Amino acid sequence: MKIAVAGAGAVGGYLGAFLKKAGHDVTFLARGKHLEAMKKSGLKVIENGEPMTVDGDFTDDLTAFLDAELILFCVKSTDTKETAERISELGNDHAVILTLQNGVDNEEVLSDIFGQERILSAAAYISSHIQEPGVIHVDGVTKLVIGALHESLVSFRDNVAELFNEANIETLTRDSIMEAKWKKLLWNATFNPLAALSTATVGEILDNKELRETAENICREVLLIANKNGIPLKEKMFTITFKNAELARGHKPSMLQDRLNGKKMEIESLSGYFVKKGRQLGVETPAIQAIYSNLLYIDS
Ligand SMILES: NC(=O)C1=CN([C@@H]2O[C@H](COP(=O)(O)OP(=O)(O)OC[C@H]3O[C@@H](n4cnc5c(N)ncnc54)[C@H](OP(=O)(O)O)[C@@H]3O)[C@@H](O)[C@H]2O)C=CC1
Ligand SMILES: CC(C)(CO)C(=O)C(=O)O
Repeated sequence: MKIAVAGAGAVGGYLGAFLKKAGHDVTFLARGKHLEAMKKSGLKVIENGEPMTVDGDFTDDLTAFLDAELILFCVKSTDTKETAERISELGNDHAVILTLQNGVDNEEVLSDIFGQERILSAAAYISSHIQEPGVIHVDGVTKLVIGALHESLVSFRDNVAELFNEANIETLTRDSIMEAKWKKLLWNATFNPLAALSTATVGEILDNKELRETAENICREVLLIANKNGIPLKEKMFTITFKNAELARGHKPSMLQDRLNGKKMEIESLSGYFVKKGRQLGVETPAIQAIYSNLLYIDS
């Protein structure tokens, strides 16, 4: 399949490399030093200590996306609208867009720009980061859960899942993809903003009485909002979220990594979204609101 990766960073570069290795025609969109390094020496992925390097079309020119059949949409949510609008202006009306981003708001933006019937979405259980320009470091076990926003895309969804499985990326499909995305978001909304603000790792949050209490309060607020918003997340998701956190004690959530690297943080998708939803739905969000306002201040 002809695949283009919009944002060949930690997630897009990693997945694109495996698809390229499996024999697909992959174009990688990147910029700056990361792009320069890939153009010079290829894209290196080190997964659990195992290195591999792939060649490919590395570019900052979006016209390379003109004949893509599948676009892996992997920019940070702060870049979603601008990147999507630029892709849309190309006039490639047949490509399907698969968002692998955290949060549940990117789907709304992408649907507005491309139409729901062209959007697949995935909950991406991946722990990766750009170790240095041209090099992506991946830890642990990767899993994707993919779904279609529109039923006309279900058979394409299945093809895409097969394509990832054949490329050794474990991939499941779900009919209720937004429920799967909310389940992952529950974890991200609980730990990413709090870690970014406090600079604590997941384990440090769990071990600190006050931070843990704040994380629990955030998790409860997100659960309430999900249910009021028609996403039936059961009470046991609270326990599961903290159990999963125990398995990721050493992890610095991506939002903390962004702060430490001086990059834009996904504050709106992982925090502000709930403040706004809470207001719409009549759910109080004091814990989220406090973290959100602090992050906005830091960001400014
Ligand atoms: N990293 C992880 O472990 C996980 C991340 N996610 C989610 O996946 C999404 C992507 O995250 P991640 O891969 O970590 O982010 P990265 O910053 O590593 O990757 C995004 C890449 O896209 C590039 N980019 C953005 N816009 C453009 C453009 N217009 N032209 C060229 N290049 C562009 C960025 O360049 P630049 O750096 O210059 O902006 C960057 O290299 C986020 O929503 C994140 O929350 C989900 C699961 C796990
Ligand atoms: C926890 C993790 C790595 C899960 O994929 C993540 O989504 C993040 O750090 O933002």
